[in-house]
Amino acid sequence: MRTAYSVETVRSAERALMALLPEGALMQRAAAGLAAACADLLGRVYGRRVVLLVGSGDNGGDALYAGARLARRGAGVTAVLLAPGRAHAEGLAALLRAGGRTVTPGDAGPAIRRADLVLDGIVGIGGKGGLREDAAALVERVAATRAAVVAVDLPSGVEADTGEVRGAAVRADLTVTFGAHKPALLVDPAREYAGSVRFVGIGLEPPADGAVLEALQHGDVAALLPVPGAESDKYRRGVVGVAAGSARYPGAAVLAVAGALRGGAGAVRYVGPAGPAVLARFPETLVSDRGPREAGRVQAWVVGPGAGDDAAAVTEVLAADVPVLLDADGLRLADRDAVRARTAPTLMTPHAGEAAALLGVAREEVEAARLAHARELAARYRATVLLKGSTTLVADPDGGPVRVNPTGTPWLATAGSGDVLSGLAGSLLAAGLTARDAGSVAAYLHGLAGRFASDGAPVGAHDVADALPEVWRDVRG
Ligand SMILES: NC(=O)C1=CN([C@@H]2O[C@H](COP(=O)(O)OP(=O)(O)OC[C@H]3O[C@@H](n4cnc5c(N)ncnc54)[C@H](OP(=O)(O)O)[C@@H]3O)[C@@H](O)[C@H]2O)[C@@H](O)CC1
Ligand SMILES: Nc1ncnc2c1ncn2[C@@H]1O[C@H](COP(=O)(O)OP(=O)(O)O)[C@@H](O)[C@H]1O
Ligand SMILES: [K+]
Repeated sequence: MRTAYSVETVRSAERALMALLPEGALMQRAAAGLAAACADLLGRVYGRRVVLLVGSGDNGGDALYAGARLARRGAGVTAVLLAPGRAHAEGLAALLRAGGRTVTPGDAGPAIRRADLVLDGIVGIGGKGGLREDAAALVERVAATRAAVVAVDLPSGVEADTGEVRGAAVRADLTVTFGAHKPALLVDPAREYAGSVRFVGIGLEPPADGAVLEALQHGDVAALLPVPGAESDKYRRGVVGVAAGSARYPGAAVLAVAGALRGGAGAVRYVGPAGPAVLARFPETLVSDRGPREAGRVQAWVVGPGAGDDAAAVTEVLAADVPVLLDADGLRLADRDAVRARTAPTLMTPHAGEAAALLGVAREEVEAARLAHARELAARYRATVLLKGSTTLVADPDGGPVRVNPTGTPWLATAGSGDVLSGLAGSLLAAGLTARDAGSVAAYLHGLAGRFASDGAPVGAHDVADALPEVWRDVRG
């Protein structure tokens, strides 16, 4: 499991460690890792032109010490000092001893234009609010160069704890982060600004239960997958009910069933008007022409994909004492008090537009602050919320670490792929996973299926479903 920590938690772990080490030791560890990452990126250090953007805090100190290391290996290093009188004094002295030079932001243009590598040490976890004007102007200049950009700890201008980006921010090719991941490195929009992320361990030990974010990895998912044992039969593996599709959108039913058949439940029961279309594609489906209440027992329901205005189906499903996944039209049709009153788990799977409608805010606001809105929606509905998008999040209503999915690909942004996800997650619910595990395991498998199916080319949602068995085999190793 990869975990990310708040600035507050990182700071207190830093204080605890610093008390045990000689002054400056942590910064040296950070700078050594940073310089090594820069050297790897450059390939050859000797003769390269490196520009350091240096703010007045320790983030600038890291950049200065790393710059000194690169200068000692023959790079031409220029430090742009945003606050010349307040730059990290020992770091600056080290750079100058190594042969580096300094310029003011006003004189930095030529050096930035010619640079092979720019190191962003403007601010790290100490950044407050949007970047100040002088820093923002420098960031704009860097955006116009072809130099590789390495962010120190975090891209300057992103909000470390939330992943929000409210103004100018550095767009890095690589972010070298120290001691602990911060939420901004895992949640969009900030994650995109970070580029690839390299972790440098400096001995920090944040408390195991103090994470604000978790990202599952292969081993975690493998351990959660419902694999049948010798004693299993189809009912013990779980039956998932799918109430989806309409005369207008029969395909949504087919795709939700396609996902459900690959999620580990022993059987899929379909209710709704698209029975013939579902059976034509998946003859193994148990199709009922009654409503959910009379369709027979299931261990979890999926309701909503392509369902149009079938409010009765949503009401009946919400009254069932089994886990329920609400998607698409089901989200719109669900009565909030009915969801809040449920005792069995509820998993809601909105995209940003649907979450915005439920919260009464603009879609852009949800996209700009994904973490806050996923948590807010979970609290308002007392339900687990899976907020879809480039970095899918799964938030539980009682707080705790939010799961962030690391496997997504923009190729998944194709009509119907959300229907596959809902069937898949519903099937995992029926197999007995908690809402948070079912949502995050489904997002993980679905993201990988998008990658496997696409391999760099456009895919349809059915291709994503078809790739799921291969993804299971890959994850189970
Ligand atoms: N955690 C660890 O274990 C380790 C942490 N390490 C490193 O320390 C970093 C944290 O250093 P930090 O605490 O000195 O804060 P930092 O990020 O440099 O920012 C503060 C400076 O930025 C300025 N400033 C603030 N807001 C601004 C804005 N909007 N726009 C412009 N400027 C703004 C603010 O200015 P002031 O308000 O004082 O005028 C102040 O000077 C951390 O990210 C990592 O790189 C490693 O060395 C070793 C181990
Ligand atoms: N930019 C993106 N990067 C990664 N995944 C994405 C991106 N955009 C959408 N997705 C994923 O694609 C799926 C789309 O689902 P949804 O919006 O419900 O579409 P539909 O209703 O057509 O099925 C979701 O799993 C979502 O997380
Ligand atoms: K930075």
